[in-house]
Amino acid sequence: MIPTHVDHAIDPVFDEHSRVLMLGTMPSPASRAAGFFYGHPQNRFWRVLAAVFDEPVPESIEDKRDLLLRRRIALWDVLASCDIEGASDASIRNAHPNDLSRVFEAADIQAVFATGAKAGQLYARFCQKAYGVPCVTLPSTSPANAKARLGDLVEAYRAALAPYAPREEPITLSVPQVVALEQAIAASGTPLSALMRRAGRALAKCALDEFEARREASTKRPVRSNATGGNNEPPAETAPSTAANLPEADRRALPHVVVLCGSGNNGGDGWVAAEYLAQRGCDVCVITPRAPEDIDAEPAHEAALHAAAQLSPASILVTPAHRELAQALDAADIIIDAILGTGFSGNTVREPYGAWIEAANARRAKGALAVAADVPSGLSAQTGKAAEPCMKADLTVTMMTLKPGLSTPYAFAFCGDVRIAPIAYIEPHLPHVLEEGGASGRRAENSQRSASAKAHGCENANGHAAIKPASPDCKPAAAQKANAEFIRAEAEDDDGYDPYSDRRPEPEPLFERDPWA
Ligand SMILES: NC(=O)C1=CN([C@@H]2O[C@H](COP(=O)(O)OP(=O)(O)OC[C@H]3O[C@@H](n4cnc5c(N)ncnc54)[C@H](OP(=O)(O)O)[C@@H]3O)[C@@H](O)[C@H]2O)[C@@H](O)CC1
Ligand SMILES: [K+]
Repeated sequence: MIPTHVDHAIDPVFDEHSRVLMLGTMPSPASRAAGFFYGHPQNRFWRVLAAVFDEPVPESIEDKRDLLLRRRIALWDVLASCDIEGASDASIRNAHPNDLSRVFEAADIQAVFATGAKAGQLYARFCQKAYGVPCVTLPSTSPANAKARLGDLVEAYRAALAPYAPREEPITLSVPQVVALEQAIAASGTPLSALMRRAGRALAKCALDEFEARREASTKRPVRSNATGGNNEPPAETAPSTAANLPEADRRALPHVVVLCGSGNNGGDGWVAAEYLAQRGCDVCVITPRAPEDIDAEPAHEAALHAAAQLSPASILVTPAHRELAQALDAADIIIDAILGTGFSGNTVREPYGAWIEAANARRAKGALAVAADVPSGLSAQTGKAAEPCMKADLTVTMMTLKPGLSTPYAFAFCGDVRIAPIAYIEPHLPHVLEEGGASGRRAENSQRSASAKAHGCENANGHAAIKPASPDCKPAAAQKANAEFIRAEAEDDDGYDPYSDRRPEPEPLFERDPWA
């Protein structure tokens, strides 16, 4: 092959919060064509980073930039220009380095990692003396490095990056602040439709992971996390499969999922989740009050149309009759509740959603895993007040930040565990959003909340505090006044139940109504 002279033409990714710099040699022809780093579909770089941080594989360049900035990773290459044959690092001649001082002067870079041996050698030759930070060479994620298995790459990258991962306390924003945050993110160039895709994909991934973790715990043996992920390899998201083309044994291993979608944007999260789960080979049924083309809310309308084009028409039930709904739910291993989110208000949930929630709660009581999108339907994300009826979830995947209603006393009976899906790099927007919104979104408040959760061992694998039952000292003073319902609840609750244990708070009717509301 004849060498080509190549000038680096992709902008580095970094900002003042970056803590780690990752460097390759020079973008390959596929990356140059894609206009971003590690653009060859067989290159495992993005799959490895997603697995390291336990999040869905980023789809777009914008998703990739967001992941890097959010995780404090600066990304560039050692070389500004060189002569190279295709993507062969061994053929590099006439090499000239990039001016990395752009990154070192803007950010407090604490570690440099080369994504392959050649990049490490070039850094040592051209850069190490100038910048004074030594470089650790990681195995290449290129398909040319075929001997490195995906699982081994993930381990190596995890060990390298984990010490530098940001460990910030989860933050609570009021619902108006969350809306302001979404708008600020949109104004800075990430459309709401992109946020919704990330939200739905994170929701689906959390639901599948939780299902597999519970199944594994119950069978005490490892279960394949998806149809293509055997040999302890993390799931290969870039190789979607459908249930139809899987061997019988794999089809049996995949959960049947019912996704309940409302007609607002919470429903949009559900449509994206349904599409993701179907791509992963799950049997998916979407319950919706309207056909995708009749959904008015944006970006939910766009998300529903996109998902419906990937799903079989038979898997979409529009305002099903009660019996049809019950039949669909009877088959569900996982129920995704994407009926109502932060837009919900009121003391009662109107039909058909009320009937859907009751049917879903009944199915959950028989063993299905219920996962709520953003907030359980019927629970006020702002006040934590539960309407009649209210969805009871085993896990709530809430987008970007906590909302006040998720941490109120008794909300846990509806939310289950709460996990934050970090779907956007929110730090640059927080000062503005917090300034606008008064005291309800202070990080200090959250430090206390999170410290309490951590003290009880509730921190999840992402370093986020999984919110468990509030401690008794969280009772608002007003609630101390005598109240028959409250006294009965306290008396009946005095049965040795430890709210920080894994035991479910039985009998649940105690928590049907929030006595503080
Ligand atoms: N914005 C974005 O880009 C992003 C948003 N995201 C997601 O969007 C969610 C917020 O979406 P949203 O604002 O559309 O509100 P949402 O929770 O779907 O509720 C509206 C629906 O509720 C209904 N409804 C209300 N009260 C009711 C009652 N009592 N009983 C029955 N129904 C009632 C109301 O019905 P209507 O009044 O129109 O008849 C309407 O249909 C948020 O939680 C997050 O999940 C993320 O993906 C990130 C990107
Ligand atoms: K919901």
